[in-house]
Amino acid sequence: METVFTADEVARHNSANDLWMIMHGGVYNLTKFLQEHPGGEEVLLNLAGMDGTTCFEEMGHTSEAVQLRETLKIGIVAPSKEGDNKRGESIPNKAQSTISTENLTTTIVDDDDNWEYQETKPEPSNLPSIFIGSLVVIYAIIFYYWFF
Ligand code: HEM
Repeated sequence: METVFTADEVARHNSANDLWMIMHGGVYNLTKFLQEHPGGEEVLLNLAGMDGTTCFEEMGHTSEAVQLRETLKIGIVAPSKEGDNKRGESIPNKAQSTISTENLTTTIVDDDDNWEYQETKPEPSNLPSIFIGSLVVIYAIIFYYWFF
């Protein structure tokens, strides 16, 4: 039987010395993991005590990361009182989820911009210079045989 925490209780563990996070309805204690996170402490601190499901998924974590996450699970979050959450999945507070999405969008959009810029950059064609070079060589051969 898993321990059930309310979202309010999770929200109280929101510092670097005591950091809990909700993901996919599970409650995870990331206090010890914080400094080991390959994605840095900042992203986890930004979502301390909140629901990090969107960020976790959109960052495209590997299955190893998911397995590691499960070793840090301490329980599940109680369904929200609104009654629109029957499967026990946590629904992030709107303001909090906006914060996480904003952080995420900034990172992703920057990467995408770079990627698109490189992708749409036209490749300079070598054909004209190869053609002109060949003509020069042909004329040079003709001149050589003509005059010598
Ligand atoms: C228990 C929770 C978490 C675990 C165990 C975890 C684990 C990892 C691991 C192992 C990596 C290296 C890449 C990989 O193997 O996927 C990683 C990268 C990363 N994680 Fe997490 N992570 C967690 C939560 C989060 C959350 C909630 C966020 C967003 C707020 C996040 C953002 C990132 C970012 C930005 C990277 C770097 C991605 C890159 O460099 O391409 N992680 N994480």
